[in-house]
Parts: sequence; structure tokens; C-alpha cells
Amino acid sequence: MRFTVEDIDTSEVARRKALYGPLTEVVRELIDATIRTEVDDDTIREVHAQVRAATDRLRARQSDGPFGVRFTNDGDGMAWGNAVIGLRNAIAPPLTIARDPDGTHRSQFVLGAAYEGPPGLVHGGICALVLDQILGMTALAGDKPSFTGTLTLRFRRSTPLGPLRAQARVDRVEGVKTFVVGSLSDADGVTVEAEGVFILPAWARE
Ligand SMILES: CCCCCCCC(=O)SCCNC(=O)CCNC(=O)[C@H](O)C(C)(C)COP(=O)(O)OP(=O)(O)OC[C@H]1O[C@@H](n2cnc3c(N)ncnc32)[C@H](O)[C@@H]1OP(=O)(O)O
Repeated sequence: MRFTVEDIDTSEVARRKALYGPLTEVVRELIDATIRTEVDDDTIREVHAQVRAATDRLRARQSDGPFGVRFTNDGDGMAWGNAVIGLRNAIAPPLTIARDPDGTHRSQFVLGAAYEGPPGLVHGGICALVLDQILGMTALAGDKPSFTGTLTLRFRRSTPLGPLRAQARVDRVEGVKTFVVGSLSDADGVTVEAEGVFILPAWARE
């Protein structure tokens, strides 16, 4: 499992954020544009060649596998490949998740065309993806890892593409298990309710 430490300071983290963040954002826009474009066939073929060339340039030097979850010496996490919050992951919406003083976690975000399931609606698996992340981050206590053991969703009504909110809070802790509840909402209220059991794995117990 790739939890690694990188010997870099905050200015280097800021430099990398400023470098990679805009690249990820333009690729995210490219995904949306690819779904929604109605330009002519020749333009599609030209853009295809340009994107192929850009991809080949990035591939000229790359890591062997996924990004992993990296930490600085100060313990700041860089989950930059994460599918929901990753700074370098263009398929991440991305979510910015804030923690209230009482431990509740919240996020406001927009899901566009790339997250469609039924027409105009968010794919159910994407709802699960977003809720797994926010419930999982809520379950974390200190530097202990916590893995989703069970995630239960109730889709109360369809979730429209567009602006959404998610929130989660710890319901209770029983030994190595943390029970978290949360929801996904649109402007009219809750669309999906979630309950999760997050577990401190045996290999991380003292
Ligand atoms: C930065 C934050 C990011 C958050 C990202 C979102 C979170 C994720 O996506 S995590 C990835 C998805 N999840 C996984 O891949 C987990 C795969 N499963 C595993 O690794 C293991 O089965 C794991 C860790 C869940 C449990 O294994 P292990 O540590 O051996 O547990 P074990 O010692 O047998 O059981 C401990 C307790 O948990 C319970 N338990 C075990 N598995 C489960 C489960 N799947 N669901 C509910 N309870 C469970 C047991 O009954 C036991 O309870 P009790 O203490 O009352 O007897």
C-alpha cells in the first residue's frame, strides 16, 4: 500500500499545486467538452491528434503506478490521485471537504455532464463515490487509517446534475469500528442517505 513521505516543504507543495492544479482543471474541462461538443468531424479529428500528442508528451516520464497517498514531513496529506478530492485527478469533481468544530464534515460542489447516469441525473455509483469519501474522511481519527467496511445507501429520490451538498458526522464508535451517517442534497433537500462502518484495519492496530 502506497503511503509514503516526501521530504518537501510548504513552498514546494504550493509550487506543485500551482503547476499541476491548472493542468488537471483544463483536462477536467476537456472531459466535459468531449461529451458536449457539436463541432464538425474534421475538428474532432484534429483535436484527437492534438490530445494524442499531449498525452504522449506527458507519458515521456511517469511513475510506475498510481500516485499513492503521500505526506510531507509535517504530516500534510497529498492524496492527489484520489478519485474524489485529488488535485491531479481530472475525474475527481473535485470536492473540497471542510470540517466543522463539532466534527461534522461538509462539502458544496457541482457535478456536471461527466457524472450522468439517467438523463440529467447523477449516476448512483457517483453518489456512492462522493458519500464514501466524505463519510470516510469523517471517520478518520488522528493519523490512523480507516477503511470502508460497509456502506449502505438509500436513494430517496433522483439527484439532479448541478450544484449539490454533502455532509457527514460520526454516529458512534465501537472499538475499531466507527459508524458514520451522512447525506447528499440538492436545493430541495436530501436525495441520498448514507450509513457507513469504517474499520481500523488489523495491520494498523497497536
Ligand atoms: C483520506 C480518506 C479517504 C477515504 C476514502 C474512502 C474510503 C475507501 O474507499 S476505503 C476502500 C474500500 N474499502 C476497502 O478496500 C476495505 C477492504 N476490506 C478490508 O481491508 C478489511 O476487510 C477490513 C479492514 C474492512 C476489516 O478487516 P480486519 O481489519 O481484518 O477486520 P477484523 O479484525 O476481521 O474485524 C474487526 C471488526 O470489524 C468488523 N468487520 C469486519 N469487516 C467488516 C465489514 N466489511 N463491514 C462491517 N464490519 C466489519 C468485524 O466484525 C469486527 O467487529 P468486532 O470488533 O465487533 O468483532
